[in-house]
Amino acid sequence: MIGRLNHVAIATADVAAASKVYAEALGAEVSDPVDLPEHGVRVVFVTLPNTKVELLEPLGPGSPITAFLERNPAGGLHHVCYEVGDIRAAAAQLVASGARVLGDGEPKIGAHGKPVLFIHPKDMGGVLTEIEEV
Ligand SMILES: CC[C@H](C(=O)O)C(=O)SCCNC(=O)CCNC(=O)[C@H](O)C(C)(C)COP(=O)(O)OP(=O)(O)OC[C@H]1O[C@@H](n2cnc3c(N)ncnc32)[C@H](O)[C@@H]1OP(=O)(O)O
Ligand SMILES: [Co+2]
Repeated sequence: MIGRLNHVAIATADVAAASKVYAEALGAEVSDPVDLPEHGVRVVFVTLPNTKVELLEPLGPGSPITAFLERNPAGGLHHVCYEVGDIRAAAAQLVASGARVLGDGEPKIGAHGKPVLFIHPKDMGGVLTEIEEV
């Protein structure tokens, strides 16, 4: 069921500042910031040879990452995203194993234009986990 690691997400108070390290110190390919109001984040994508880093900054009052940054003012690892072939089947299998799917359980279109869902960190060894249908 589980496929490639699609991305590792890092929450930060300032994606523009955070992305400079990847672009300048590490010579990575870095996108311009992209606002995703439907997800309450501003995102910068760092493209690596085998996966992506997703830099996330809160966007708007109800951002789902605001509380995380209050707990972690310097920023930090926020979530991982795995690719799956059938997101509804994957979610059903996770729920059957006792994991909680966040939100209303309906896949939403994520930053890469594909359906995504999030699984509660407490049910994934303390790691907020996103699945993306590819
Ligand atoms: C979809 C667009 C883009 C993409 O890739 O396509 C994105 O990835 S957008 C990413 C931003 N969106 C989300 O993260 C949506 C899912 N997240 C949520 O619904 C919340 O962040 C939630 C419910 C995971 C956490 O909410 P909150 O921070 O308000 O804290 P809670 O008090 O509800 O947390 C309960 C419990 O979980 C711990 N926690 C919270 N966030 C994380 C985390 N990122 N990793 C690990 N653990 C986390 C928190 O500390 C609490 O633990 P406790 O021991 O009870 O204190
Ligand atoms: Co993500």
